Amino acid sequence: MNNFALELKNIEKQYGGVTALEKINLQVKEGDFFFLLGPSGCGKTTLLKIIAGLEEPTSGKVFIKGRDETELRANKRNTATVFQEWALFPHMNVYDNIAFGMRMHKSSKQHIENKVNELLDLIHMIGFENRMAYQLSGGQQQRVAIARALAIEPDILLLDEPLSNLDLALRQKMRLDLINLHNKIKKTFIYVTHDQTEAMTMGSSLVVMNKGKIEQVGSPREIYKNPVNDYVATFIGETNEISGTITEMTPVPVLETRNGQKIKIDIRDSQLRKGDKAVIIIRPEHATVMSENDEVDNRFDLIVENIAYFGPTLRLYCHTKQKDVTFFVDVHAETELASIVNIGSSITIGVNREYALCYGAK
Ligand SMILES: Nc1ncnc2c1ncn2[C@@H]1O[C@H](COP(=O)(O)OP(=O)(O)OP(=O)(O)O)[C@@H](O)[C@H]1O
Repeated sequence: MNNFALELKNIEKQYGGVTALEKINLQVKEGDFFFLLGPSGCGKTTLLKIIAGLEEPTSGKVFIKGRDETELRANKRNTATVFQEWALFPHMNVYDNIAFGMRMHKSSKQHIENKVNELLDLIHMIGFENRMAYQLSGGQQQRVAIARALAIEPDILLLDEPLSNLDLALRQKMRLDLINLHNKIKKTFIYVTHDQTEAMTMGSSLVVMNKGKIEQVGSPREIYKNPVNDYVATFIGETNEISGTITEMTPVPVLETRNGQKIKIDIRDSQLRKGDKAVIIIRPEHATVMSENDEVDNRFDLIVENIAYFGPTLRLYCHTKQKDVTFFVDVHAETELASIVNIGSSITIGVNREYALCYGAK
């Protein structure tokens, strides 16, 4: 026996001619707040449904708490799912909505009462038990949907974009509420989203998916700092991208742009060889505006094309004279530079080699 709440082995899913999932291998630890992240159509919901037993995989195995449950239908699995459209029973009150699953499981009246009260407390909705579902706000409905799912004490709580119907302010509040809820009950949560911020700020682990495949699994920090490829790097967080050809491998690898600028790079793709086309990924926070005498591995002489005001920072959108490199960089709004920079200004940006992550071109 292992201590994985969930293990997926070689999951594949075909819909007619469409391959929705390919060779999915994944392990989720007990108590993890685990995110499936990727763009629309990458297969997240299909994977969640396979975990829930709402879809059958074409091949592969689903283990829940070490048991092979591939053949079990959803109602026989000890998982619960909260969908985007929370689907409360509109003409039932909050109490009956939360009690529904327990009544189906023929739990005792006393157990149901205790559990509903415990859950109402957990979602901060004591006093709302007689309110009809249709009389609740979006955020309240969402919390009741989560309480209803937790009432049957699932081994895993599955959440499919549960906050996407809420406005931004409420979504941000609910993110914190969900983190607190998870910290309190320490159950395994698996959460589907296409929103990087949600996955990065809430998850203890996440998997980045692309076209039915897993690109990378890790903690938000690992994935942000060490993306395995440029797809992950650009999907997670903001990046500047510079294309060119690798012209040196030793002693220090160098990429040359179309107009001959040589950039010292950190090669992140072991397949890369001299002469290959490649792309460098630089996060804006790793680029600094330089004075003449500052030491740095790479300097870019740029012209400011646009300036966006973000309160504490200004974002400068720049390009080289030949426009073979475009770049954006953030500067603190209260600096001298910020007070004098204008559209058309010349600036020099420095980037050290360790932050010029180089991958093969697509
Ligand atoms: N029942 C189905 N029949 C045929 N194709 C399907 C079916 N369900 C999903 N697909 C296809 O499988 C792929 C993955 O879909 P899925 O809904 O899992 O993606 P997703 O990442 O959850 O996207 P979104 O964020 O838009 O919900 C898509 O190409 C989709 O069109």
